Amino acid sequence: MANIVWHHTAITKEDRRLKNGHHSAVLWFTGLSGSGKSTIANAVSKKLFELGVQNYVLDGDNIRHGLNKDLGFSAEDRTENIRRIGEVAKLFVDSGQFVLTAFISPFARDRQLVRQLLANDEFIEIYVKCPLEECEKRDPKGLYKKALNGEIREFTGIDSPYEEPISPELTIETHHHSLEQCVEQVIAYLQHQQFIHIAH
Ligand SMILES: Nc1ncnc2c1ncn2[C@@H]1O[C@H](COP(=O)(O)OS(=O)(=O)O)[C@@H](OP(=O)(O)O)[C@H]1O
Ligand SMILES: Nc1ncnc2c1ncn2[C@@H]1O[C@H](COP(=O)(O)OP(=O)(O)O)[C@@H](O)[C@H]1O
Repeated sequence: MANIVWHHTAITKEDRRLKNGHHSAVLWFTGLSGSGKSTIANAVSKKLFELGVQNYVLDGDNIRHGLNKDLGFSAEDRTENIRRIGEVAKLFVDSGQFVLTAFISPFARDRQLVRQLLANDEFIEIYVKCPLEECEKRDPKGLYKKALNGEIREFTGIDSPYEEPISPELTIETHHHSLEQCVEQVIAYLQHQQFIHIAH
């Protein structure tokens, strides 16, 4: 970028991690609408909070009310949505926290671009897997009904594609496991990677 020089900060990411006593990374939840991204991200966030782990949730619906309120659901807008979220998520990682993102993020290339913004151990892709028929049955916001009636266009899974992750760090099957089991799967992963430490 012309005439703009990167300013180095007085306090580094490592300083912040050391003070917090844990790693920092993005927990990138991806999946169909109604698969369980928000529910799991918020439950994991609560659990981490209780464990004293600094974290914050970025949720599709909320971000689209503010930062990304100029964006719709065309392929181009979804790409720009994810690009901005990726940059924001990186700032949270720099601040020494875990950031939990709950966006459909249907395109593999967009998720890959976010992964490339971060170090290897800073991007944890979590595929929240649930069959489309089950998501349609849950329909927590009544959006599938509208999409199937033709009231909403370009709805993911109906008339807009979802590209499944090929090698995510974690796959969570929400039609087979309870919310508690799904949360435990994420926490166990973080512990196993030694990203967080739980005193017993
Ligand atoms: N056309 C269309 N397709 C998909 N989703 C739609 C659409 N219109 C509105 N919604 C609602 O917006 C939420 C998805 O926003 P995201 O920012 O996660 O989408 S994306 O990652 O840019 O594809 C999504 O939220 P979740 O159900 O939490 O996934 C929907 O509630
Ligand atoms: N194991 C599970 N994990 C998460 N959500 C589940 C699970 N089983 C059933 N559900 C239900 O599925 C719905 C998921 O909705 P939501 O979290 O808003 O999905 P998304 O953010 O992916 O659109 C909720 O009504 C939730 O209660």
